[in-house]
Amino acid sequence: MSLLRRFIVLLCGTDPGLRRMLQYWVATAVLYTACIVLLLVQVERGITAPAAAGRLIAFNGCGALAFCVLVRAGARLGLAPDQLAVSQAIFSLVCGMWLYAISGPMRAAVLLMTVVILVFCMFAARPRQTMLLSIGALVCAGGLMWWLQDSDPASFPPLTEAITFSYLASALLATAVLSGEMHKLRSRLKSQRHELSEALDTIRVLATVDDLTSLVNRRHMHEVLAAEERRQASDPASGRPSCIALLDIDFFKQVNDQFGHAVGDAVLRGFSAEARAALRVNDVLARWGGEEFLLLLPDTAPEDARMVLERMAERVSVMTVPGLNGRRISFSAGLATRQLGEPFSDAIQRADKALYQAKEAGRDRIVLA
Ligand SMILES: Nc1nc2c(ncn2[C@@H]2O[C@H](COP(=O)(O)OP(=O)(O)OP(=O)(O)O)[C@@H](O)[C@H]2O)c(=O)[nH]1
Repeated sequence: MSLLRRFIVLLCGTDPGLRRMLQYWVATAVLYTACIVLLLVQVERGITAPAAAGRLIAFNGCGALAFCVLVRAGARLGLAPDQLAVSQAIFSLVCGMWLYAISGPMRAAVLLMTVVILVFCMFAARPRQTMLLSIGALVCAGGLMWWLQDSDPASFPPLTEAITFSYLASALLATAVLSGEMHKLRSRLKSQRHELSEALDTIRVLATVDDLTSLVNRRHMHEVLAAEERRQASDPASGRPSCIALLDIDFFKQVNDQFGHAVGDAVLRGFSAEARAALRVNDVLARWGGEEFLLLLPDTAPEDARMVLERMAERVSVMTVPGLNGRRISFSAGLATRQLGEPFSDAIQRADKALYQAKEAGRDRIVLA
């Protein structure tokens, strides 16, 4: 990891939620900085008293730093993101009101910031919280304007304050309603994303797993074999020959004809479960078609592969399938070794021939190609 990346991880962590909160904090800090610059212009032009501006800048700076620490350590302190967003919004609203009181003739423009603060809440707080914040901001602004026009009517004419308040009320209520709509839109998007990812999981399973037996299907087995070829080609020195076996259940047509298709399906399921239970971790068994199965045994010598198949045959021969009236199930197998660098399709062809020989020789046996 590069030094810069390590520094960013130290600063912002790795959790995407935390990073998003910190991005909001940076956006807020940029807004605070813009307001401070404008306030300094007001001081320079004699609109705002330097002492009053200094106190607000100090309060704002300390608060912004404190929130940066709180956002970074929020998870450890057990603070929920929406709690942090609401606290930050309250702090910003207090700063906004304060700025209003000391901005003289520029004060109406300052109220734009109140709307911006509530727009921020759309992304981090719940609609109910945004609505309560809007109402709280209105009550505080109303109280402040009342107090200002009452204590200094020359600087804060009552009519001007009343009309300014009305504009603010309309803007804040509209913002709160929009916030609710935005929240609904976001919730809908979130649930659609969830549904999409579930659908994608289902498609992935359907594309790789056989419906009846839950084994790897033929399509996916081709991918497994190609991946195995690539793996061995990339490291030929450490590679050992693999084995491929084609398995076919004996007299399966009779099972269907005598006991019905449903029992035949149950035999296929039972066979698959028993066969899989006899495999090792890296072996892959696929349903190759009908009652035929393909087994890949990576890095395996033929004698070890034969042992796996014999273990499988033992398990299958003693399995019980409801409706089969105790009939014993067996399979024939053709086993082939895949030499390093050889395409699997060639080994499968040899295994197929060996399977044919096994059937010809009386079934219920393993023939090595
Ligand atoms: N129940 C059921 N039967 C299937 C399925 N797929 C294929 N079959 C049946 O499997 C039978 C395969 O029969 P055959 O190819 O003649 O083979 P067999 O009777 O096993 O004879 P041998 O292979 O020579 O021992 C056919 O009757 C197919 O209809 C399936 O998904 N479910």
